[in-house]
Amino acid sequence: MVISVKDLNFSYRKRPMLFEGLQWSVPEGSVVGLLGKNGAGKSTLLHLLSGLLFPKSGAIALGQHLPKDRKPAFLEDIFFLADDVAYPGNMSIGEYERVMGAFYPGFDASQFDQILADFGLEKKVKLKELSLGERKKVFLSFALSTNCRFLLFDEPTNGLDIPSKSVFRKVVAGNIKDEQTVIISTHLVADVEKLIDRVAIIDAGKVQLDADLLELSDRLLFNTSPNLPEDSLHAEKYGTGYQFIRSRSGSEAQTPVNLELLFNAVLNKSLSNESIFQTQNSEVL
Ligand SMILES: Nc1ncnc2c1ncn2[C@@H]1O[C@H](COP(=O)(O)OP(=O)(O)OP(=O)(O)O)[C@@H](O)[C@H]1O
Repeated sequence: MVISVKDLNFSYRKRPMLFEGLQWSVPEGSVVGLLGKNGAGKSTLLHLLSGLLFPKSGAIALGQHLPKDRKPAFLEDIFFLADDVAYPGNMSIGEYERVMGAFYPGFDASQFDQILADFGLEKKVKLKELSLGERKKVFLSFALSTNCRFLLFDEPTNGLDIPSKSVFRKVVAGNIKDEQTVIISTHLVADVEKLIDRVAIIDAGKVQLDADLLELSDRLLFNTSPNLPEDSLHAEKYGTGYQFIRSRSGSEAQTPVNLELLFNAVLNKSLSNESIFQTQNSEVL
């Protein structure tokens, strides 16, 4: 596992515990959607992974790096795209590229040009003269062009309009290399649905579900029905009928994971890693 978080405890000063005994591991080369309701701690977890916050106790490792040390070799290997990036407003996009690109050995200037062009942005414009969404596109283009081994994106589609969200999906999918590990936090599941290969859901201080989407499609069936299915693990009213999740038997055709339904099921405590993977085991036995 290229990212491992063990027994993580964290709270902000004079605030109740946010994470208690949080465990998480991420395989190398994954693109993970980190989901959680407002205030669940998605941003905080990304800050901890980047070494911008320190655990009260527990251990975090990204490859051979310990984020809390913030060693130069780690800083070259990670790009954290925060929700609110501090930026030098008087710099043009091109100047920002020259100054900041120097910190990243893998920075690819022609890749940056290409992604900016995909987003329809011109390099001579000053950062302060851009709209919020346009600036987001610049930093996202820059992040992808660093080719860092670890990319952490906090709510990257915040501020993007609908056409830009589809460019975002294409640009991210087209610029991630196999050896890069990407974590994208969001509460807008539709924005990342076709992009991610794993999902992690945090709630109540822990990672409540952490799974590969192919494994989930293998074990669970997502569907709709006019009536409430008796064997559903989770169901919600949907139009005049229901959408539901139930265990999938090996002979049934697989269905795509409905992330929103899965998210609600996990927050409702209808599903967890244990329940999904144990159900399968007991059926096999
Ligand atoms: N600097 C801070 N000092 C004290 N409490 C904080 C600080 N930053 C965040 N919190 C609290 O920690 C909790 C988790 O916040 P965080 O921003 O990590 O959640 P989130 O899952 O990213 O939420 P959102 O989806 O709204 O962005 C919240 O209750 C928040 O109020």
